[in-house]
Amino acid sequence: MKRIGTIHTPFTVLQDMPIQPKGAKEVIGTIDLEERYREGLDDLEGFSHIYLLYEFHMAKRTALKVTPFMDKTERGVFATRSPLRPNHIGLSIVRLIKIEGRTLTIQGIDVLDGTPLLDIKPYIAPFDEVKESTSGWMKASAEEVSRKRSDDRFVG
Ligand SMILES: C[S@@+](CC[C@H](N)C(=O)[O-])C[C@H]1O[C@@H](n2cnc3c(N)ncnc32)[C@H](O)[C@@H]1O
Repeated sequence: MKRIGTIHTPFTVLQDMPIQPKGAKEVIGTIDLEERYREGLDDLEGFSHIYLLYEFHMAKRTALKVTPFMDKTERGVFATRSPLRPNHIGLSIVRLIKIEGRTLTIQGIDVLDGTPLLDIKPYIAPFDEVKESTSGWMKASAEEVSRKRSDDRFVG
């Protein structure tokens, strides 16, 4: 696995930032794709949303049980979006605003400035949309998630 680019956002510390794209609706960021991957952006324009896979590069440890931001109970890490997973891989669906050369402007990004990007995939509703789903322990409303800000529980 290697970095294909870098995600730039207004967030310079891990605390007090959005915990999901829902809480970062108005947040504009950019992706600086490495030049050698530029041709891979061909045909991406026209997709309103993209998946970003990235490395939680400031996560310094793994924990198999974590207390998620939206809960007070410890949960298995694979039942959460915590950064402390064995491979420190994060996932966000963001709006694609424009592509200029190897720079992508995106909206709704919930990661720290300087986060290493591992992959980009188009969001394709006919493939990806799930009409009926359940969310296990996660009972918070979209509104509660969008208001929640991170703290230092996963730092260090
Ligand atoms: C709960 S995770 C969810 C991220 C992503 N939407 C997901 O579901 O994989 C978001 C939190 O991870 C932390 N975070 C963001 N960028 C990070 C990075 N580069 N390294 C370590 N932690 C990061 C911040 O505390 C942020 O609030």
